[in-house]
Amino acid sequence: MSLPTSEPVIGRPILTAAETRAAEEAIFAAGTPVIDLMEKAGAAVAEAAWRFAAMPPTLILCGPGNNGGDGYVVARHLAERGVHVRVATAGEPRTEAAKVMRARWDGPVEPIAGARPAPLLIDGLFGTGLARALDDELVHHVARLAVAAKLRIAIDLPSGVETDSGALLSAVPHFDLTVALGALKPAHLLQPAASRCGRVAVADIGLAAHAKAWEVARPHLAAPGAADHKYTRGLVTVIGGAMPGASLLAAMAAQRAGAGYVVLTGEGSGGPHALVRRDEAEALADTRTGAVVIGPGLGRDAGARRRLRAALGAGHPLVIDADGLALLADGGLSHLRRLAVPAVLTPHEGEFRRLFGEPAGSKIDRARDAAARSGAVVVLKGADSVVAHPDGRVAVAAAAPAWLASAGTGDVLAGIMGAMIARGLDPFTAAQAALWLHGDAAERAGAGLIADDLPAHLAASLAVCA
Ligand SMILES: NC(=O)C1=CN([C@@H]2O[C@H](COP(=O)(O)OP(=O)(O)OC[C@H]3O[C@@H](n4cnc5c(N)ncnc54)[C@H](OP(=O)(O)O)[C@@H]3O)[C@@H](O)[C@H]2O)[C@H](O)CC1
Ligand SMILES: [K+]
Repeated sequence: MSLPTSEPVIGRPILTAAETRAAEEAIFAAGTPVIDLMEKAGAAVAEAAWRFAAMPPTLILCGPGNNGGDGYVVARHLAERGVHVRVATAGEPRTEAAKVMRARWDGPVEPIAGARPAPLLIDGLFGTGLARALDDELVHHVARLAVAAKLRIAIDLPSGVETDSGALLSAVPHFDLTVALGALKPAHLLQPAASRCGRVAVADIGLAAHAKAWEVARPHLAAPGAADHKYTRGLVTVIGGAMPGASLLAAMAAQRAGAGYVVLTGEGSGGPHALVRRDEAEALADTRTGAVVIGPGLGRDAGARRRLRAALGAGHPLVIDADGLALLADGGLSHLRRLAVPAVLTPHEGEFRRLFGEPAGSKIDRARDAAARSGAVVVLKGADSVVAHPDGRVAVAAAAPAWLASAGTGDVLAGIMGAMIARGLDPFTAAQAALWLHGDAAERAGAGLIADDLPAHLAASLAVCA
């Protein structure tokens, strides 16, 4: 029994530096020369800049690689449109394609050290080929020119961010727009790099992407139809425990996220009259249950352990959060894996480390590793939440409002996730839909939000998903 749902919405693909190079190679192997691709890339950036900024006098920084090559193409296109353009370099072009583009630019070129600022700064120093931190002098000049500019645009990536991890290898100014070439890269979504990108536009230059990671997209969630009843909309059971407020928040979020029947177990009172209070054993025995949410406010005492064991043994799909994760860290992961029930684990960084240690690699790699090890969908939360499926698929959510960093918002997320699973979405799709709704509700709640505000905004968020 579940709501009719359409196909999961797949977001924009995310390619690592190596995957981007492989996609480029495929284009070259099919007969397109590098310079043609670079012409396309540069023209796309020039077009985006033209639309974004009312094209004041512009300074374009060109590095030695193909990112610099793109910069020379942008310079030519903008100059042809009558923009006053100067180019400042950090090193002569080294790649063949960049040398060709340098030769096609007949305007002024100056060393970056002596360059005067301009109202628009375009960064074509380094992209996916950045191999190490920029040297101090270069960092100084980029910062000097960025501070003095009114608008800053990065070609492919802000120089200094590591493509695959989103780390800053050296200080990176805040850009207003980043034009990602061919596809998003992890650094466009992972922090801290994502916070330096500003708005991110993807320029289609014909890359055929075989992605294993995607951006979380707005889900399609059909509204209930005439044939639906409360159980087809989904029955969610939230297990209460030591701190009833947290489980109540999760339960109210599940209700407002569209579940037709929400049960809350444990002690405590209050909440909407439509919330059904039931004994835990009776609730877990209900075969109509679509999802069990356990962890928010559960506590970590003997009673909490017993409740977690009962929930794991009930055979319903699970969302395990907060204290549920803390208890699972104590030898419970292998038990969960053996059970083979659909499960979503929603750790923040601290909970993640207790559960999975410190796997190497980017946030995407770590979440992927954890999902493979646990056999569960893992949502590694933060300003850049990553959802990983045990089969290796990953989705990354665009930065949600920083106001979400407050007590109880995770409980709300877990409740929404329960509702998404109970309405019939598979756990990987459900986790993405919940992240999207949570972020959208937070946008609507605005500055100073508290977790209690979020459920009330879900109606408007759901309305744009129907
Ligand atoms: N996605 C696409 O299909 C297209 C992308 N294009 C653009 O190409 C760049 C990637 O170009 P690539 O030449 O591989 O790399 P970069 O331009 O980013 O930089 C490489 C050069 O920079 C030197 N380097 C690296 N780090 C530093 C540093 N910290 N300080 C100084 N120099 C550095 C590196 O030299 P090495 O010393 O490391 O050997 C290279 O010389 C991509 O981002 C897009 O903008 C294409 O235009 C076409 C389509
Ligand atoms: K750049």
